[in-house]
Amino acid sequence: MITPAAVGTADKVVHEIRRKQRADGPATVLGIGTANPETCMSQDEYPDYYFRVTNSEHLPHLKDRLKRICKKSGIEKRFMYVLNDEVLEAHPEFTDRNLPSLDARVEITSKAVPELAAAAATKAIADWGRPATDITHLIFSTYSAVKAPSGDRYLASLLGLRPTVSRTVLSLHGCYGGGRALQLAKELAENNRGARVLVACAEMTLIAFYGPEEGADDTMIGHALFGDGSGAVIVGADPDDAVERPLFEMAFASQTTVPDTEHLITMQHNMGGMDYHVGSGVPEIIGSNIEQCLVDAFDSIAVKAKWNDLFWAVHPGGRRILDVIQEVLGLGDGSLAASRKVLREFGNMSGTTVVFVLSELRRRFEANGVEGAEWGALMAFGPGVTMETILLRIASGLKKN
Ligand SMILES: CC(C)(COP(=O)(O)OP(=O)(O)OC[C@H]1O[C@@H](n2cnc3c(N)ncnc32)[C@H](O)[C@@H]1OP(=O)(O)O)[C@@H](O)C(=O)NCCC(=O)NCCSC(=O)/C=C/c1ccc(O)cc1
Repeated sequence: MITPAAVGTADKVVHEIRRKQRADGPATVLGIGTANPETCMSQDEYPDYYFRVTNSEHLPHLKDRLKRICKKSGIEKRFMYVLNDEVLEAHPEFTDRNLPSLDARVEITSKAVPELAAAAATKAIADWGRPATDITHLIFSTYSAVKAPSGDRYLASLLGLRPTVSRTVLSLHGCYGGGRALQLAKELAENNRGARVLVACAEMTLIAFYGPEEGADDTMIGHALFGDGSGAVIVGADPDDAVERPLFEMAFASQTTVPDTEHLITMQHNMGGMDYHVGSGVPEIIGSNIEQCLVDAFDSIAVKAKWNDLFWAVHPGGRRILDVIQEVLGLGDGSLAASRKVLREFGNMSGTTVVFVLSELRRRFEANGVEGAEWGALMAFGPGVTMETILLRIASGLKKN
């Protein structure tokens, strides 16, 4: 017969096993790296390039529209793999979404996307300062390379990760992919003592590059805003101060789905690549919901926050998204400077972009010091409409600067 005392002892043993498996402190950003394809184009030149290579000069009104959107985009340049002339010379079918081309696109991206991710991850690992074989978990997020075995396997082999690394792929989360991946990394790091999680996000617009069509407004907006890039972050708890440099603690993370908005941002593979839709009300929907996400998040950790005292890592989905957020939260002009700079220099690289913003914030804190800064908010938005919120706190490695 099992006595209550024996049950009590067993419970204590299980409790102790669970306690020992978990980290003591919060998940912390320990390294960041970013990378882009070699080819870059100024936003001013893009409409001429795009209409020339897609043989669309017979649609001048659409070209004018693209020019208008480019001018208002807040973007100065973007990096894109597809700008490499050889790609379109070898695959003229990529310029027409009505021609079958998904196989050829996936063939290219299933190699090129993990390779771009490896470039960013190599920098993040060097920044972290420990060997790649110390990585215990890999989270790879992309919408651009859907295939199995998927890019995480290739990425792990490019980086020389250990065969027992625990891999997860996030696919088609679009612009909130980076936020989602970081939240999962937080859960893994806090629930597995000693875990070191590599988050790698990489996006290539090649999967959705094609010529303009009458009435297809989304094509214009996508080709005006989206760029290619990769961002990687090492996340772990209880840092070893002798070799690791804690940058940002991740104090709290949540996800909110805005009801009745599933039609607003969509992505779907088809025989000619990937179709997408970006509804016109997206900035306003985000603007109407962002404050509640922040209030709920800060209430959860019982911190009274003033929006203008925070540092901000907001996904720059488009210039207007940043304008609306700044207005509804009553933020001062410089608050979203890191997001605006990333938008200006790289465009919207979907889920990857928020890692670039985090990297830019870190650069600013290292250059100017952290005085007056303690709490910050990382926010990312995408299909759903889904809003990711992560509350950040400046960690000791940035304070030492
Ligand atoms: C820079 C914009 C596009 C324009 O600036 P504006 O201050 O609003 O200027 P206007 O009001 O004068 O609009 C300029 C033109 O843009 C058009 N426009 C204004 N939003 C729209 C609109 N959603 N649709 C299609 N025309 C529009 C607008 O109709 C107008 O056309 P036109 O009258 O012919 O000059 C601005 O509206 C803006 O930042 N919008 C936010 C874009 C946005 O929602 N981004 C978040 C979602 S992105 C996402 O989920 C990514 C998915 C993805 C998918 C595929 C990939 O490869 C990669 C990623």
